Formats: sequence, C-alpha cells, structure tokens
Amino acid sequence: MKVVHVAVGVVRRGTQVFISLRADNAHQGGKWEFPGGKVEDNETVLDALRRELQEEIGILVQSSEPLLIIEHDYGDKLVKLDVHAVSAFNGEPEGKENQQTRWVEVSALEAGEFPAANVAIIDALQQKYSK
Ligand SMILES: Nc1nc2c([nH]c(=O)n2[C@H]2C[C@H](O)[C@@H](COP(=O)(O)OP(=O)(O)OP(=O)(O)O)O2)c(=O)[nH]1
Ligand SMILES: [Mg+2]
Repeated sequence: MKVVHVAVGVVRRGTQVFISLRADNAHQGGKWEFPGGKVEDNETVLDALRRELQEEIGILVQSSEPLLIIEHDYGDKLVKLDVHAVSAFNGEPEGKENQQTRWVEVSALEAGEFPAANVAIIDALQQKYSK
C-alpha cells in the first residue's frame, strides 16, 4: 500500500494545544485531530504544514520544530504523520472549514478521542509540555 505523507501541526500556547474535530464522513471521522493534511507532490512537508494550517485554521506559521514521525497502518490506509510543534504564528486559530475546535491543556488530552496513531503524539506532548 502507498504511504500517505501527512503534515501535522501541534499549535501550542504554553501548556495548551489547539485541536479540531474531523468531519464525520472523513477517514477517522468524528475523532479529534491536530490540524494538517496531505503533502502534495510539489511541496515540502513545511510547505504543506503552512498551507494546511492556513486553510484549516487561518494562521500563518512563523516557527515550528519537528516533534516526531509516526507510521501507522489503519488497514484501509497507511499514513506517515510528520508532526511539527508550532510555537509561533500570526492570527488567532479558528475553524475555517466549519469544524469544531478547542484549546485544551496537554495534560487533559485523551488518546481515545484521537485516531490510534496519535497515542505517540500525545505521549510526546505530555512528556514535554505538561504543567
Ligand atoms: N490532520 C491530521 N491527520 C491525522 C491525524 N492523525 C491521523 O491518524 N491522521 C490521519 C487521518 C487521515 O488519514 C490523514 C490526514 O488526512 P487529512 O484528511 O487531514 O488530509 P487533508 O487535510 O489533505 O484532506 P483531504 O484532502 O483528504 O480532504 O492522516 C492528526 O492528528 N491530524
Ligand atoms: Mg486535514
């Protein structure tokens, strides 16, 4: 199966991160996610990160740091999540695609509300950024 390369942005302010609800009809629909999306053929992962965060939550990424890379096989889809912590940005994040969004304390993130691949992201965040 072809691996789908995905740029994922953990938008962080202190010990809080910004999350969105995936549309019911999307892959892994009804789960919470960190905003992001597929890296197109003509772009780098950072290009995709910038583009997706602008499209989905209306912010301009000013600086980001790689956090981790996760490969996960959902059975119907094989993904490679290229996860970046976004520490500086312009604009106030909001759902630009009618999706529900919220800021949440890193310590309150519940892996069960996210796609299975996100367990490792939540672990990494809770080690690095919890109060
Ligand atoms: N954005 C995002 N995708 C995630 C997370 N965890 C996880 O397993 N995924 C998976 C779900 C999807 O199969 C894939 C991302 O696809 P996506 O639906 O965001 O892609 P996209 O924004 O380009 O949207 P589209 O073109 O499919 O409409 O990665 C996460 O935290 N954030
Ligand atoms: Mg997306």
